[in-house]
Amino acid sequence: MNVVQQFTPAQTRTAEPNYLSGFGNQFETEALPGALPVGRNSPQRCAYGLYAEQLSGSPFTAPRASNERSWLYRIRPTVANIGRFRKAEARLWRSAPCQEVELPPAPMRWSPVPIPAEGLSFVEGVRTLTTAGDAASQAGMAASLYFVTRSMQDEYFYNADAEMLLVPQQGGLHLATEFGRIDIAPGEIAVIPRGVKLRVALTDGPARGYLCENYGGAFTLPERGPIGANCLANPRDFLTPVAAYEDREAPSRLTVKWGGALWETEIAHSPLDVVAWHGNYAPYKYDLRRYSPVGPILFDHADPSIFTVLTAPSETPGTANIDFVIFPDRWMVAENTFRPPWYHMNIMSEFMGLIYGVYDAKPGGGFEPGGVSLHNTMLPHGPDAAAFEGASQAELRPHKQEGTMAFMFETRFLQRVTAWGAGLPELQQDYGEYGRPLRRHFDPSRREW
Ligand SMILES: O=C(O)Cc1cc(O)ccc1O
Ligand SMILES: [Fe+2]
Repeated sequence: MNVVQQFTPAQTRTAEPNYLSGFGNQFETEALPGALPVGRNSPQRCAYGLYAEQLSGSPFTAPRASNERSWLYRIRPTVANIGRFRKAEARLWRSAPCQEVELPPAPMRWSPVPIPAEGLSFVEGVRTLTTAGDAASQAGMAASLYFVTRSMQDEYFYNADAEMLLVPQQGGLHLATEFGRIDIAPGEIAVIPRGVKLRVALTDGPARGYLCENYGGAFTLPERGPIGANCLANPRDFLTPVAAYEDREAPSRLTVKWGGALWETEIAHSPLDVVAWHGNYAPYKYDLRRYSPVGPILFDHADPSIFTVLTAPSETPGTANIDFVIFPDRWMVAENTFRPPWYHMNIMSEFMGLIYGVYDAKPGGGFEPGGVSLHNTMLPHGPDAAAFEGASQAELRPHKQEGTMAFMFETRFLQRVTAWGAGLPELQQDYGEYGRPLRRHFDPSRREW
């Protein structure tokens, strides 16, 4: 149960009754007493007639720090759910590699795409904007918008291609997963590991949000280096659900995203039948307003990596497959400093969304809650003319950025825009020229201006 109010600082207890607190812990939880075997994983007969099943999110031999697996004690093993799969309609959900259109290099931006009126479950309502890397090679990502107008009923889904990071922007979601139940609302995120089955239901009307599919190694917390043991995203604020199971025999459908395509099969019961589980491979949620930002307290504008909530590393140290970065409420206090983001070209590509409020690099309008900007590999970007003129002349009193939450999916890979994204009426045709109004200020005879 989520008792945190929308858009207000989160001041309730960390541990809520239906969640376990901590990041990457070895958790154990059971919905029936004694359902978890003690001191072993695979007893000859599991309690209550349950089946034991291991879900491995990393190779068996991964080093301890990145080794992820859980043991699930369930009414039926997953293999009992697998009949013959038929190809399902992927609609507008795309996977890398996907080169449907060729676009000239330019910054791109989309106004918010309205929630369609038609009935869309989560699986039907994912619409991909960008793909990067290669899902089958387990490198790269896809960034999509999701639109949900109906709850899944006797319908279940798992994503074999990716770990899923859900960023709600409008409306809450109830995620009934094999590991337990998670409620999220705008301001919160959820991470569903690769292979975890779930059913997505609405909680308060139609929902819209952002979906980042991580084809690579799992999201983890960034190192904090000299910052020390506290601040940024604190591990205790990550919440994993306690075990909760459905014992439901009813004609149902299981859809699987596998190899870049959707496949479906009929099953006769709910696969959310896990009565107890233990391990460190499990879904979790996090309230972004719990993030404790650290930044420049005297001068200059630090790199946005100081706002990294989660990072999905690649094999190259410091070169993330994906960094999930936020721009939350914070004080701007730097003296003699151009405070907004600096002008920038980046080897990493930057997909940005806005959950609520105004983003300080773009006060001139056009980047609205629910919208998207894409500053792709080595493409120039930075504050618009309004931001530059304002920030270069502003009196530098301490100033609080308030009521704002922008975020970035930043990846080492170039992001390819889908045909859907390229054809949207919400694509702002003139955004590529937003830098043109930046005036010349250079005057060799005047050092100060
Ligand atoms: O708006 C952006 O492009 C994101 C961003 C923010 C920031 O503070 C510094 C660099 C950067 O790329
Ligand atoms: Fe940038």
